[in-house]
Amino acid sequence: MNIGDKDNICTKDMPTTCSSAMLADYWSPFDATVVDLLRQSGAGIIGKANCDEFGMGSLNVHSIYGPVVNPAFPTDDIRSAGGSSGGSAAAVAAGLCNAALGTDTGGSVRLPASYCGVVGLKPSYGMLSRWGVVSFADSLDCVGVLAKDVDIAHRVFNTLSKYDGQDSTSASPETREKAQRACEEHMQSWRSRRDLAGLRIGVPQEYFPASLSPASVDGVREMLRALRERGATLVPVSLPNTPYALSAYYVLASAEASSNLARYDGVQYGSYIAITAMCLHVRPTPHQIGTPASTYALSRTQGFGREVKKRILLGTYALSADAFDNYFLQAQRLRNLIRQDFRDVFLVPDPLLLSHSPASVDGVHALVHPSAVQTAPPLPDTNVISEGDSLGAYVQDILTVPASLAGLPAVSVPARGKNKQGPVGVSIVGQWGCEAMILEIARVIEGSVA
Ligand SMILES: NC(=O)C[C@H](N)C(=O)O
Repeated sequence: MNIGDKDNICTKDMPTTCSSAMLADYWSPFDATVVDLLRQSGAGIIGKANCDEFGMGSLNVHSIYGPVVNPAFPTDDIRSAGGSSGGSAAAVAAGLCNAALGTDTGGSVRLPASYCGVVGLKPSYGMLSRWGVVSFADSLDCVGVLAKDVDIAHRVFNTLSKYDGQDSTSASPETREKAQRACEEHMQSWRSRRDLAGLRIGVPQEYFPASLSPASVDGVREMLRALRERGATLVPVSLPNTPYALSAYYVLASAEASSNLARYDGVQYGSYIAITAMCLHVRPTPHQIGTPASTYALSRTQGFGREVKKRILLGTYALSADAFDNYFLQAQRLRNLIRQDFRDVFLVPDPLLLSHSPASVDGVHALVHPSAVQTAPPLPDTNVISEGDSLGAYVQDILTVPASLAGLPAVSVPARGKNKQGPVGVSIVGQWGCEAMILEIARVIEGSVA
């Protein structure tokens, strides 16, 4: 199988630049565990895919290589491929590969999948190894899979879903087993039949904001109809803390990014000379080299792009003594409430808790909601990205960040309807470790709408 690799997942035979001037000349001495597992399975890594710098962005416009154009649209209608794994989604949509690796911190696999009309799986947090994946926000980062169809996504996931002792956040074999048992027990009620009778699907009311485009509403409606026709029971549910998820995400992700990216000083990490030569087209003068502090300042000023620098500043502030209680701690509290919202509606118990009484009989096996509030927007002019564009980009993640904060698996599947606005994705979210369940539902939906 031919597989593309996002440019923040290390390969020893190709550069890993994170689409950043800071790592423009970086070649890893080793393969990431996920790349290694793919190669061992006989897959060929066909190349590295463009992305937003260090995974920060929703439109794949923040990259030293320029933006990614969405191949699902005609050439006279230039649209964003979504971000940050836009290159991976576009490569699959354009038929360059059967699948591609991406990373998803707050929606970076599901959003581009939705915009480009491909399948995008963000596994449970800790399910796929992150050894050799360049860190953005460690408590949220997941390796994900973009694929032509659900079956390929599932096969790639099965190849990669292994405990890795080199990654301290990799879920233990015991936790995996516990989750698998709970999930299979619940699937038995409906999987043995050809239809989905017995499956309870939650439709969360908070995932239908006023800003939802008519195309997205139609896409979800179509999927829900397909599920009902197959015998599933649709249950309206509420996840009341959803409206706070986006703010909590951007505080936490930026705080972790500011800490993670502190290592790029142009001396130990990141190449000062390469950055200077690339950006200024000159060799640095002895004066520029100056003190260690001026070396760090020059490297970081020139090596990072605008969006990354913005997040470092925001995150550093959120972690400062003045702001810590009001921003960082509050965001952590919200994250706990958001996690609890999901626990309250799922029938499958949370395997990460020692004891957890799952939702009563009116709970649900999985949730279905639109992946994005709109279809792929026109590509903004990267030379004149305004603050408004930047906030607009953050809002693209509004429906994907809750599952990220809760560490839950979610898969975005294309809804039918080659409408003029382009592809629409619909997401299925399950309890931690229930990838098999959400992929099984996705397969049925895919079959129904094909
Ligand atoms: N990395 C991600 O999941 C993308 C998210 N839009 C962000 O900029 O943080």
